[in-house]
Amino acid sequence: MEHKAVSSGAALLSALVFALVAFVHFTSRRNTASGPTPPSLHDPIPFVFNTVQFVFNNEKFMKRATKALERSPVVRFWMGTTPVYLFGGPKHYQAIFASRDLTYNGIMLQIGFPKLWRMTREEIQRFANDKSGHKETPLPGTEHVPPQQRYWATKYHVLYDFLSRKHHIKPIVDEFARQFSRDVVEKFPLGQWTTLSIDELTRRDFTRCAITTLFGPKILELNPDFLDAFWYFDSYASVLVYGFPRWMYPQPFRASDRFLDRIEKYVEAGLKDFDWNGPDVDAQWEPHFGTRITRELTKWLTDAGFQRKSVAGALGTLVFGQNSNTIPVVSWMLMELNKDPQLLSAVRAEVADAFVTDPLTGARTLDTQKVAALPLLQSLFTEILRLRVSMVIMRVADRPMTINGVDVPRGALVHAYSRIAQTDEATWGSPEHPADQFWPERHIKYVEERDPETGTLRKRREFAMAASPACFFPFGGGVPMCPGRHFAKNEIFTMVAILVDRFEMEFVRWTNPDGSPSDRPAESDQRFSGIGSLPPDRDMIVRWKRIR
Ligand code: HEM
Repeated sequence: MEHKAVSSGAALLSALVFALVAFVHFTSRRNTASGPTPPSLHDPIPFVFNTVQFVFNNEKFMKRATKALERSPVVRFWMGTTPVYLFGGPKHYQAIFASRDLTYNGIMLQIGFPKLWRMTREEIQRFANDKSGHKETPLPGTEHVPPQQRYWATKYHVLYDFLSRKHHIKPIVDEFARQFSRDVVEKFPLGQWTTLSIDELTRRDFTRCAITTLFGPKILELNPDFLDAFWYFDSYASVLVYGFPRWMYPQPFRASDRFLDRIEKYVEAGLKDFDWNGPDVDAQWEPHFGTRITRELTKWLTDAGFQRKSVAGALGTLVFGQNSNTIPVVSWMLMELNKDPQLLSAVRAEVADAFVTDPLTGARTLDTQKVAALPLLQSLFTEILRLRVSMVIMRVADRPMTINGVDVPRGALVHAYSRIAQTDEATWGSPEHPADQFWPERHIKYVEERDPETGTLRKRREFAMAASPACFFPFGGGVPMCPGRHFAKNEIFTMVAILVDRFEMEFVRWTNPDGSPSDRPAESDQRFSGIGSLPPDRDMIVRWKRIR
């Protein structure tokens, strides 16, 4: 496993610079708020300590934030020179996701575009100048903006239509199921036991299959070390996103350069070889770009004159969104199944109904829509997302505003933390199953019904989230909610269903990152706290036998 490298010298230097900048900024800033100011999160070195801890030791920061939110539903702290209002509780989460004055666009302008999409100032300014909104119809007063300058609307259309709409997603998921089945058949000889670690399988084979499905095979053919470059980048993602400028701390940017250089190569080849007037122009999948989302994103940004690096940055963010989050979730699901043979056989029995056997050829295929509705699998998935996803949801206040009586000045950041909401004891806990423990049936309700054939009473499982959905936001919420969430669920369910259906599995042992035996099971790797799914910090060795 890669490690997040943190240079203490860079952190210290950054801290001093921040202190100076924050002091100057703070003393010249007027707070426009008129109501009572929420309590501050203790900051032993004003403007510096919280910022540095948030970036470099987010787990500890989260623990302090959790304690502070137990005393007050909102607390304030500084991220460098910007005030942050951190909210807790369902009422506040709902207000944040529903607010029109709290924007995700501001986060893209400050962080997403410069750090991930790697846009130039001029390119970011184009988005900043566009006030016409994200909808198809421009906001009142902006009807004059030419369609090609409606950057937010185009971004929204490309990402959300091609990643979220059922008719675009279904063929991608079916393609993924086809490739995944083929890959496991090729890798594992029928009837033979093979010993392999979950980490090796998920971060190599499954990631390769996921990337080939979304981006087509060329990206890996042109770059044999693409997976290494991606996981190396992933290990630096949080410090890149929340961290410091390149001159202060260059390693995350170098990791990003290495990753994006490879995507640029793929973009160049695709633009050269794909026939933009040919029969594949509307295809849901073709071998140059893979899916439509990748092709449309490339075409939009290229036609609009964005530099190649920004095109690569947009695609790289998609690779990151796809794998950095789904791969740890699959790993956790496989680990839980291998830890608990009873759970494994219950899931196996449930999944069997989602396979269809062709009476003529005997071919067994997965009904990807049916599998997505299975109650136990949904409960298992929800429980993993609840416990293993740690997202900092961030919005910018576009104007001075009030959230449930709390004044928030213009330009302030508003934060909500998925992990705090999703592990709250009062919300999720039950006497036998505290909120911080994994319980695969937490989101199951048993319904009694009469068997139509035998007339006997039987219990049927139904999926029912254990608490208010307002306290569950692994995919964020409101307009910018993750566009890949349906794809993620389908992709993960497909992998798990095919594996439990085709394989016998046996737990062998836990291992440390260096391969030596571990004396404890995996826990969440908190180095990824605040940035997405938390991967397991230990690996599991499993014996696999393909039975069909
Ligand atoms: C378990 C899996 C996943 C989790 C937990 C997750 C979570 C999130 C979250 C929390 C956000 C920000 C939403 C907000 O601020 O309200 C986000 C954005 C995003 N996600 Fe996901 N995601 C997952 C899978 C995926 C997949 C599979 C893809 C693509 C195939 C994807 C693509 C994206 C993109 C492109 C954005 C940024 C959207 C924008 O710029 O407007 N995600 N995701």
